[in-house]
Amino acid sequence: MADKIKNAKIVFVVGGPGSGKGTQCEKIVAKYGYTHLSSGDLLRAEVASGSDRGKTLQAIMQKGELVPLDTVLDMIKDAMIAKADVSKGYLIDGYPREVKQGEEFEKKIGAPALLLYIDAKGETMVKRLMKRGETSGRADDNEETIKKRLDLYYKATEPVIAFYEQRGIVRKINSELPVDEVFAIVEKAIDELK
Ligand SMILES: Nc1ncnc2c1ncn2[C@H]1C[C@H](O)[C@@H](COP(=O)(O)OP(=O)(O)O)O1
Ligand SMILES: [Mg+2]
Repeated sequence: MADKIKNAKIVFVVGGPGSGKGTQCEKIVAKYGYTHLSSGDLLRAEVASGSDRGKTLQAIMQKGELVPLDTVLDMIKDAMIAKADVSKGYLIDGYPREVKQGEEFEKKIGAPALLLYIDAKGETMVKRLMKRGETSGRADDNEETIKKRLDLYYKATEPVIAFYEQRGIVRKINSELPVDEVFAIVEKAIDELK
């Protein structure tokens, strides 16, 4: 039942590919005990399971495109419910990727209290992803797919930030800085929530 998570603290973590979302989420989990749900990780786990759904997803992700909304949202919701009894809050990482995804999330789950906008320059993101690609084994960490993911980010995801800015819940985080300095800014935003 979704009732269990209705009053949970929800934080959307939005930023381009390679901006440092996962890196910051890991640090938030360690300090605040939040549950980190990366939509990409959930999808990659489904691919790794070898299911039919996973095979369809893999083909889409390899092209750098967005997977169907209902699939991602159902996976996030199931994962949230599974952690409802132990979670101090939820970090929703890499979702919403487009405004429609945010609207559906709010209809089916609840409203975010905060949106962390992890902001880095395009060239920084490309550099970090190329480096990550040396060891990540991710099918989408290659030059051609990176370019498509960045284009899609600017087109579909930046409007998400504008959408939530109207509500005053966006905190822009300069992710060009070293990891610990970025986290110092993140901490301030999370502490404001209490
Ligand atoms: N502030 C920072 N300074 C330098 N490198 C960073 C950084 N934040 C993250 N990185 C590195 C770690 C990864 O190898 C790569 C991408 O980070 P990530 O957390 O996996 O990004 P995302 O989850 O947004 O795709 O960049
Ligand atoms: Mg990530």
